[in-house]
Amino acid sequence: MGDNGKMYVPEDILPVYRDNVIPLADIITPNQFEAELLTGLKMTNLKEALNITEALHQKGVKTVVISSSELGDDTTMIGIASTPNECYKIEIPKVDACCTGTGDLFAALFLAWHYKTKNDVKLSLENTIATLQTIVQDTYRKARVSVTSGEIPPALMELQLIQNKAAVENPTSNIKAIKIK
Ligand SMILES: Nc1ncnc2c1ncn2[C@@H]1O[C@H](COP(=O)(O)OP(=O)(O)O)[C@@H](O)[C@H]1O
Ligand SMILES: Cc1ncc(COP(=O)(O)O)c(C=O)c1O
Repeated sequence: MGDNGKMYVPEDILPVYRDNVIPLADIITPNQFEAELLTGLKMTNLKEALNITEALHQKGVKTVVISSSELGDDTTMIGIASTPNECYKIEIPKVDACCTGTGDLFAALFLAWHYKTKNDVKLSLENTIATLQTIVQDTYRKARVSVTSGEIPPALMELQLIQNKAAVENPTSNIKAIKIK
């Protein structure tokens, strides 16, 4: 729907997502901006993040995953995966560039792992972030070869998906999700 305070879709679609589509969904993967729009609530700390995931569960969604939030620091973002019974957070190291398509990739990876692990949200979150880290870091490293300093143009941040097929199939990472509920 949007990111960084800006909607990609027309604003009058928001009530349709919020009131008609969300109650039909089993899994949703909004980023912070989208989760705030869908609930009308703000997320400035972990407690508020839990209020937001709870509000989305109340609408009937079994698995709510916040793909990224600004609850980390300058070097990390926080992801959250929640069911009515348990909730995990994960710290995601940031690269200093804007990525497009990462939200779509996150949703695809999480859905695949959720199915494959029979609804293990902790492992699904860890595997999803492991693959994304490999792809985002590889994309950034290759872009930095041609733009050695300053901002990287979005065209150079086209995700290196095919090149990292192995990281999609076999994600490896030491980043663990931490239980917060
Ligand atoms: N700048 C970044 N540095 C590192 N990882 C990133 C960055 N941007 C996105 N990602 C990865 O992509 C995932 C989804 O990103 P997010 O920003 O939530 O999606 P969207 O594009 O929908 O806003 C994050 O969980 C993270 O793993
Ligand atoms: C209009 C538009 N812009 C950008 C994106 C990329 O979004 P993201 O980076 O969240 O995957 C999408 C994704 O569907 C989109 O529809």
